[in-house]
Amino acid sequence: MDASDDDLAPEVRSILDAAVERAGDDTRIAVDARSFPEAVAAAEADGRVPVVAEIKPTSPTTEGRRDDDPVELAREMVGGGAAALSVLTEPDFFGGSIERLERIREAVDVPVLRKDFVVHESQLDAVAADLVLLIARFLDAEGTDSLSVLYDAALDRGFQPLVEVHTREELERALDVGAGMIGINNRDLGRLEVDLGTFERLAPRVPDDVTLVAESGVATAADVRRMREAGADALLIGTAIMDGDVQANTERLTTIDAPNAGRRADTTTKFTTR
Ligand SMILES: O=C(O)c1ccccc1NCC(=O)[C@H](O)[C@H](O)COP(=O)(O)O
Repeated sequence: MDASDDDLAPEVRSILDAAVERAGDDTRIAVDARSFPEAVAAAEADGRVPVVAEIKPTSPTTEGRRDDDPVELAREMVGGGAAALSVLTEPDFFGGSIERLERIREAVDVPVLRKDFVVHESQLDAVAADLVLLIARFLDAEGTDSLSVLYDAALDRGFQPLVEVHTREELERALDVGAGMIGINNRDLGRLEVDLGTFERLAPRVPDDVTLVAESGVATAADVRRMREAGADALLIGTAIMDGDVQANTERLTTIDAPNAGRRADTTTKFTTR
């Protein structure tokens, strides 16, 4: 990606332009993070599919907007068996906020991922979270910090960085910075098309000691089995959980008989600087 990347859907171009301009915080944050690998292992031991349930009020590909109390939604997701939560903090296109994440993290005891388009180091300081998403496609570009700088900056603050990739080249960059947690996004952020085959193609290239998350487009029992069969340690699910009864949806997706049949993450992975 660079400033002239015309391969992006117009919505994503706007999201990114807004992200580049968004102010961070002047005060460096220090996080005492809840371990995501341990939460994944605990779900497995309990016979649940490890699901990161996403509080996603709206998005460029969602019709309408859900304005229920986000803390109540978070509690319902945990009640339904979610191993962790993902909370959008992007305000303009996803209806998220920093304040929501703070309230949710206070209300639950599972790890919480900050889901946003973080492109500058100071933006990490906006709010504490257990995990922070770093989207490889949007980094190492004009107007953004490098993945390497942001990865180390996140670790230094105590975050567990989840590096999101969609292509082989992005995966190589994630591995080059030593990422201990990688999310393979089935949604192409250029065109906003979803293809579960993306995860299947890239997962075999991920070392076993990386905690591997399948992101986007997972809605049915068949999808859950397919991603687990391909080696997903955890699944990040937004739309299929937000559409209807959140607790029932989470329970349905966490109680499918779908053991990780591919690779196994070393759930003791520690996050160290390179
Ligand atoms: O979901 C969108 O419409 C979207 C549009 C533009 C950039 C990113 C977008 N989504 C980010 C995500 O990664 C998803 O929210 C997440 O993986 C959950 O996906 P899903 O289960 O398909 O809602």
